[in-house]
Amino acid sequence: MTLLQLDRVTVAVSGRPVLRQVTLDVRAGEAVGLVGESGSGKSMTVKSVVRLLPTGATVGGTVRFDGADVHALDAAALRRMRSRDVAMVFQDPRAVVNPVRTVGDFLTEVLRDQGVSRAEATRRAAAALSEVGVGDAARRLRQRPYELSGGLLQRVVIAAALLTEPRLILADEPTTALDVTTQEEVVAILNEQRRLRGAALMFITHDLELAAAVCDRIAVMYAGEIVEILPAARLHSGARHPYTRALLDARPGAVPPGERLRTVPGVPQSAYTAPAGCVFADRCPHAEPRCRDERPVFTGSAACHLLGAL
Ligand SMILES: Nc1ncnc2c1ncn2[C@@H]1O[C@H](COP(=O)(O)OP(=O)(O)OP(=O)(O)O)[C@@H](O)[C@H]1O
Repeated sequence: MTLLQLDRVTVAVSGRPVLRQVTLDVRAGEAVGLVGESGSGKSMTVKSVVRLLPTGATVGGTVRFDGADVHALDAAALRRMRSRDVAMVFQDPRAVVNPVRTVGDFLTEVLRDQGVSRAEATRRAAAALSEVGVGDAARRLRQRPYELSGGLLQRVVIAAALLTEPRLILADEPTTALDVTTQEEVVAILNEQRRLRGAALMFITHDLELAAAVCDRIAVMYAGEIVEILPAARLHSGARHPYTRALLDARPGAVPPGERLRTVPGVPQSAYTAPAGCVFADRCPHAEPRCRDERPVFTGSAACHLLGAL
């Protein structure tokens, strides 16, 4: 069953395009990774799902969640969707958790808003902390954010995200602010717990290997467009778009030890500066004249004029 459906979603901020015709489906319980260089539109895509776009943004196309047109929801329905059906986990937990209130207040707030009693909300909050691997829950609930490490606090945010039993979790680089070993643990817990609950996941990351480990499918974004969508298991063998291949070549793991790391040649474009034809044409080693002039249609799994020829 399709849970989320983005159909030719276009976003412009102050008249400048930032997303161009983004089409993507997420099935119930499915994990979809969004990868691509900085500024490619990953966060904007996720924000368009919950209408958290910057002031002055204009939106085209449709976003449907469980069949309902998100951009046509009234304020009450939008609030319900954001507080129950969709949960968000962002990069920096300290930007999300109120620094002067206790962890317990933070965790029980949404449940209390839904009419759950204080005792029951506290019991569920403690259980959620245990599920994400936070021991001594009773003490943690009384603590304030500054008393917890970044990794522990991000687990608290994940516990909060799971508490309302959402059907979709939007995770925007949830571990970038953490050290490497903590990153792996936190992503593993997020993924394990959301799978247990059957929640779908949109997972933004710069780390292709991590995306492949966590997700069922991967959508590759460049300059405000999705240029390729492929099953995570086929990320290496099945990548067909020159940009996906360039990203794979630029992974630290793709370079033998001692050799210089590779980058994707050229300068990243934004949707605003990209050529009229293929957004990647200026950096593509295979580009032909028509690539600069004619926009490739997304066919099968990728948008590229040269797929058959490469
Ligand atoms: N508040 C904003 N107002 C105007 N433009 C914005 C705003 N936020 C982002 N943009 C622009 O939208 C485009 C897409 O940004 P977005 O944050 O979605 O990229 P991203 O792929 O998530 O990047 P990163 O990996 O750095 O988070 C960029 O060109 C960016 O400059």
